[in-house]
Amino acid sequence: MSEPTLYGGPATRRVRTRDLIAAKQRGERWPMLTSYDQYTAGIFDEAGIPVLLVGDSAANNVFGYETTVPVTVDDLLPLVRAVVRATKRTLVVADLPFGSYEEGPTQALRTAVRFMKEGGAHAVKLEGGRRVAEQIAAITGAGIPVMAHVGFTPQSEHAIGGYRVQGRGDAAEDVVADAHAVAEAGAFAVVLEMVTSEVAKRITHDLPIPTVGIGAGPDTDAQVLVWQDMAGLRTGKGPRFVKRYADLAGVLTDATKRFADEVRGGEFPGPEHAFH
Ligand SMILES: Nc1nc(=O)c2c([nH]1)NC[C@@H]1CN(c3ccc(C(=O)N[C@@H](CCC(=O)O)C(=O)O)cc3)CN21
Ligand SMILES: CC(C)C(=O)C(=O)O
Ligand SMILES: [Mg+2]
Repeated sequence: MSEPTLYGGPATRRVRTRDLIAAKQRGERWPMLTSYDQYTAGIFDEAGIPVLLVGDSAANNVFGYETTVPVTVDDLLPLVRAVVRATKRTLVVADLPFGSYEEGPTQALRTAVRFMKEGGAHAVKLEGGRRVAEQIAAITGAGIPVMAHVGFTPQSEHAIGGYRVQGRGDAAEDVVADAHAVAEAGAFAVVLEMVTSEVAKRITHDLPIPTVGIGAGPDTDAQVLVWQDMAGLRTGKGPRFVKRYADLAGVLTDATKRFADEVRGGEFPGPEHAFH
């Protein structure tokens, strides 16, 4: 039997981190999305998304905060549980929120263990390169797969000074060094956020582990988007790296207006919606 692809095949078992490494070796690209709830997780699982991220971007896209800074482990754990329960074959990655791993390897491992034990996650993700190599080593050393995240790291937005492309000019070597450091520390994949296409291509070529791009050009092994950006549920001007594949905000607005009109006009509920 030929090697199964990551998506399009029958839902026989969950995707594992080794499947993602194997996909890179055969040059197979894969899509990743965020998910924070049961219904979207089920749809993405059925549609063949091999990896879902319960992102700390829930801060912006579920809880309505301006940045990812305020969201907590206790906020995210129930979302992770919902996404795991709703999926059959997707590998579910839990994002470690700001403040839950920076103190050092002990704190990082304690938080990762909570997401595995209480959340049922299959892997965790954290932001940073060389500065969190010890944390990555401690977590992977305990048998928990880690996805790393370098380039623009939203949790450090205040230090970085806004949403800025990373790795231009001399800064390229910093991003490259971070990517190498997380791979050496044991990460099974690395998100490259808002780095130049040239730097992303070089890192993807250099590293044995898959790279997951967001605003990192066409040459990474995988691509991730926040699902509300991908499906057009979020309105307003988004980051330039977003492509909208639907107008969910428009669909939901129309449905809501029709419901409201029918209630006001006495058309809903009809006889078929009532009990006698
Ligand atoms: N809905 C959503 N999508 C995301 O991609 C996302 C979140 N939320 N929350 C957490 C972080 C924050 N991210 C962001 C947010 C904004 C820009 C942005 O506004 N970028 C502009 C300006 C760039 C500039 O000023 O140089 C762009 O044009 O890309 C980028 C990444 C990525 N993540
Ligand atoms: C966009 C991805 C990579 C992320 O970290 C998040 O959604 O929290
Ligand atoms: Mg995140």
